[in-house]
Amino acid sequence: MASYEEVEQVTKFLQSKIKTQPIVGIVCGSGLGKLAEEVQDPTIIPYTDIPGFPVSTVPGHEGKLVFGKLGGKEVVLMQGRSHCYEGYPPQKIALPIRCMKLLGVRTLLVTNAAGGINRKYKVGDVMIIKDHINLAGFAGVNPLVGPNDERFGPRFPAMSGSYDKKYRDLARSVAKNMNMESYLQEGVYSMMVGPAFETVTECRLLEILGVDATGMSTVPEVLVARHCGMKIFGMSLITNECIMEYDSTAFANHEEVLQTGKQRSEDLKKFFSKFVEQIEV
Ligand SMILES: O=P(O)(O)O[C@@H]1C[C@H](O)[C@@H](CO)O1
Ligand code: HPA
Repeated sequence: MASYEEVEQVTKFLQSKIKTQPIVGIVCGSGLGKLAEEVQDPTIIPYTDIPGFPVSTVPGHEGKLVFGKLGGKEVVLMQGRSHCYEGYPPQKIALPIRCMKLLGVRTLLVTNAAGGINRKYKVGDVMIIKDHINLAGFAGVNPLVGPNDERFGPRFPAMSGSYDKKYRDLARSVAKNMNMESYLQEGVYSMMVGPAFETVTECRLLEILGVDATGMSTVPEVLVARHCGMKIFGMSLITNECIMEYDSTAFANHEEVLQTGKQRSEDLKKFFSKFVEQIEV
C-alpha cells in the first residue's frame, strides 16, 4: 500500500514534468487507448519513467500517461492500465488514481473492454455503467483494505450512486446526437480478477446476479476514486460474447477484444471528446 507521502512524491515527480493542471482523469481500457490521439498539446510520460508507478504488461495497453487538452478541458489520460491478474495488489492499482486526485482531478472517466453477459447485447455495443458488482471483493480484493488515511477519504465510503446520474444522462444525450443509439446500452459491470475468461457456469451465474457485462478491471479504480470524492463516469465496450452454452465451440480471446476495440475506436474518440467538452466537473 502506498502511503499518502509516497503518493505525494509520485505526484510531485509528475508536476515537475508538466505545465498543466488536469481536472479530468481518463483510464483507457484494452484496445481503447487511441483516445490519446485526440489530446491536444500532449506531454507524454511512459509509466516505466515514473518511480513507483504500476507498469502495464498486457498487449493493447501502451503504458503511457498523457497530459493535455481534450474537449477544451485539461486532462490526464492513462493510455493503458494495470490489472490484479498481472500480479499487482489492488492497492498498487489505486496509486495512479490517488496521484490524479493530488494533481487536482475532480472527475474520473473509466473505460474497459468487457464480455456481454446480457443476451440482448451484441459485440460492438457500448454500455454506460450504472453500477458494478465487486465479485473480486467477495474474495477480499479491494484497494481500500488496510489502514485508512483520512486525507484520502473515510474508512467506510458509500458506494451507492458511484456512477454519476447527471453524467449518465449526458452520455445518453451525446450518444443520441452522434447517432449511436442503435448500439448504446446501460447496465451493470462485474469484475473478476482473471486472467482466465469465465466458464459457462460462471457466465450463467453472472446473468442470474443481474450482470450485463463482465471484465477484469475498473472496479478497483472506481472504489478509490469514490473514496476520495471524485465524480465518476464508466463505459464498457462489449468486445465479445460470453459463452453461455455448454456445447458451444466458440471461446473468448484477447485478439477479438483488441479487434473490436479497433473497430469502435473512431466512434469512441468522437464520443469522449464531445462528452468531456460538455461535462461539469
Ligand atoms: O483493461 P480492460 O478491462 O479493458 O481489459 C480487459 C480485461 C483483460 O485485461 C483483457 C481481456 O481481453 O481485456
Ligand atoms: N470476460 C472478462 N473480461 C473481459 C472479457 C470477458 O469476456 N472481454 C474483455 N474483457
